[in-house]
Amino acid sequence: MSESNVKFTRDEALDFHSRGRPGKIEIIASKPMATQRDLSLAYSPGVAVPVEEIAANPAKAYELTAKGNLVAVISNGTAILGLGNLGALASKPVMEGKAVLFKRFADVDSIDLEVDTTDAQRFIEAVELLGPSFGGINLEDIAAPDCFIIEQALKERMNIPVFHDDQHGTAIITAAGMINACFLTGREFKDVKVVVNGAGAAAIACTELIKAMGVPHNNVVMCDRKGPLYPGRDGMDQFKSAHAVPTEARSLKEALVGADVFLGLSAAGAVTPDMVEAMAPQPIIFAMANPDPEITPPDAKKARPDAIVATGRSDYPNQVNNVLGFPFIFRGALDVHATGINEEMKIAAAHSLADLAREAVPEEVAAAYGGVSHRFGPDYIIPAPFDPRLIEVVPCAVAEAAMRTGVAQKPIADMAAYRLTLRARLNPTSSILSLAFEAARANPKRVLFAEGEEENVLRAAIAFKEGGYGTPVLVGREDVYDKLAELGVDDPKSYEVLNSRNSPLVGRAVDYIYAKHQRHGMLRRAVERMVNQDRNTFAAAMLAMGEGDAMITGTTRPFSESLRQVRWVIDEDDCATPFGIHVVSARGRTVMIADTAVTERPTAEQYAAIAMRAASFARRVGQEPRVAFISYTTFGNPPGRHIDELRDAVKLLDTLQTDFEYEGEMGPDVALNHEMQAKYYPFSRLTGPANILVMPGLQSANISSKLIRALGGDVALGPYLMGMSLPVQIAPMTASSSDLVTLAVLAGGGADAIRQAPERQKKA
Ligand SMILES: NC(=O)C1=CN([C@@H]2O[C@H](COP(=O)(O)OP(=O)(O)OC[C@H]3O[C@@H](n4cnc5c(N)ncnc54)[C@H](OP(=O)(O)O)[C@@H]3O)[C@@H](O)[C@H]2O)C=CC1
Ligand SMILES: CC(=O)C(=O)O
Ligand SMILES: [Mg+2]
Repeated sequence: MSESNVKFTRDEALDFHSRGRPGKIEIIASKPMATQRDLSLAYSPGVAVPVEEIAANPAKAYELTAKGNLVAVISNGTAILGLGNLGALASKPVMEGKAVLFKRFADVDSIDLEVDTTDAQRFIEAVELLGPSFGGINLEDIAAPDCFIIEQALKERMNIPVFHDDQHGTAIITAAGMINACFLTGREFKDVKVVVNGAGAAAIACTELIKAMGVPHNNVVMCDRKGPLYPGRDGMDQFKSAHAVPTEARSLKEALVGADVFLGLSAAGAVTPDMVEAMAPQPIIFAMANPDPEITPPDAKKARPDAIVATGRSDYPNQVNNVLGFPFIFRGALDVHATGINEEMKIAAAHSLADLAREAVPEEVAAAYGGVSHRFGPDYIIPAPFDPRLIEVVPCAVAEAAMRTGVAQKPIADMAAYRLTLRARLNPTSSILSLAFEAARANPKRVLFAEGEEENVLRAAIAFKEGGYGTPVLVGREDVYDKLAELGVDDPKSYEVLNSRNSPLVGRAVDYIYAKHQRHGMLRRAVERMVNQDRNTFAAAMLAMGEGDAMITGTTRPFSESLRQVRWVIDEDDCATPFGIHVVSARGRTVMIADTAVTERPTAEQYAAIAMRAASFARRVGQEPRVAFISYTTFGNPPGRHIDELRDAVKLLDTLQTDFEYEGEMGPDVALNHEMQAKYYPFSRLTGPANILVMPGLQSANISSKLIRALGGDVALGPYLMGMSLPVQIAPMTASSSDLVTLAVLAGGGADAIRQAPERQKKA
């Protein structure tokens, strides 16, 4: 692996893949399988009914099975990334990876299939026979020229979209990037001189698409390992010959002299700095070989500071990688039951991506990249994969193009409504975590680990540091260094340790706390004792004094005790009592539940403040907040006690300038079911199912989140503490070191969120 800003070892990559359940994929039932009746319906005899329906009307398979949302990622492993032909089995990690990216970015269910043959005809037959199972086929990492033959044959034989992603996905993203790079450098497609290195699947498809979009045939010089393709050259098959153009150049180096654009779809290191030096002013250099590019951005920029440089990797600016395309393109195609993915759909996708990059970057994307200038320009010509707008924009463009060109079997009547359903597909849990981790890498923070002598805390601190998420500051005694060494750290002294027995900061910590409590009956000696003996007190004082950006604790004592100690030193935010959010998911739905941690029975003001802060948290992670105040009563039915505070919270929010939806009181069944709201409570102001459930008290909030986990749901996060004036996170005592890393990352990110929170101005 080349040097970049994301570092991991081979062991870490292997551990990631082998940890827990090996691999990256599992299958989860979407229907209950609990009772005899469930089994009778799901399997024999109930299953016979949909069988007969589908036999009579094959289109029913889309209604009665998973087919319509299921894409197979199929490879024979003959061109795995830029690693070459390593065989079907070795391609499985990449194919599993694509399958999970389908799910992560566009909620497309996907399964990898590795077909063990290099015989194109056998491969075609194997895939063709699988057609009934899937809504689409994503061919992957199949080398040219077989990939062209295979894709063409399968398109002719199958009535579902067949899409070789290395060809068309790459071409779409490349075209989008090129549109914007040309725009920024004042070029037009009809004038640019392009050199393409590589004459395989990706290179040929990219070339064909940019030609279809206006680059003249003779302006593109394509090179393979032997150099430029020109008429009469030996070693060209029909696919290469189609792109042979008259040229004097006999090497890549010669071809690049004066070229405007370089498209690298070949292999690592194929381009040297002196080659790009000879390119035209403001050259456009897309070095897209994976995992390592033809030339690294630092080398390219050193040789040509005026260049716009892109790679296929996520750890440099301008990631031109098909991950930006395939999930969203298939989403749009599946949703209209497209029979195929045609040129118009590809071009629409490319334009939608190019246009999106020119729009203002949303807060959560900016946060994911350190809050720094993600503004359209040479280092941002294409949206980042974490951009939550992609799921709305690209599928709509693709679906519309499919309808326009007559390949949509199920046209969408209401595009605005469709757009709303798209956003709801994004799983907030993964958004929260991926955004937070990206943000931490881009903007590393100093995080105080208050329990720096505990083994799992030390493991977390090591992972935090090595992951590049920030600097752990360990609060503990001298033997912390020995413990770090025992855990395999080569240079324990590179870790910062704050010892409350001998740190020169102790005096200031005592002054700080004493000043706060001296008029509340506290003696200085008592404060000294607390600072010396209690790590939460000392760590919180360090945080308050700016020795760290955030703090994490919680593994050695109950949540409430840790919180009490922290609150003794750190103030609450001026507009809220602290509260906890759990992010829970079950059956593909994710909701945030609050307050799961602090106040047993909030007042109306506290409920309103919880709703406002939870809404801002949801926005921060890319979700449009819809808050429901939950009760056993729905709008007064049945009548009961303890609902006045909830009603008053709604009334209070009505008097404030809020910018999110809220409603209540209502039962969770109503809150989570928008059809029910519309049918029985048409006056409800929620425009969709609630995604933030403000519970009627700590008990119900805490019990619900635990119950969801106990019943097989997933508690991805929680309690996430909000409402403190400084970022403190208190882990559950059962937290693993991975949980602690996540919380530390979130705590660090919380530092920026607290500083920027717009609702700090609006007091509830
Ligand atoms: N960023 C992205 O989204 C994507 C990037 N890629 C990358 O593109 C590359 C090619 O993939 P793909 O098209 O699927 O593979 P193919 O096997 O179909 O094609 C590989 C092509 O690269 C050429 N090549 C290899 N080494 C060199 C070199 N040193 N100089 C010139 N040409 C060379 C081969 O030349 P010859 O014909 O002479 O053998 C061949 O034409 C890979 O690195 C892959 O990771 C692919 C898809 C998406
Ligand atoms: C990104 C991709 O598909 C490849 O490198 O093959
Ligand atoms: Mg690929």
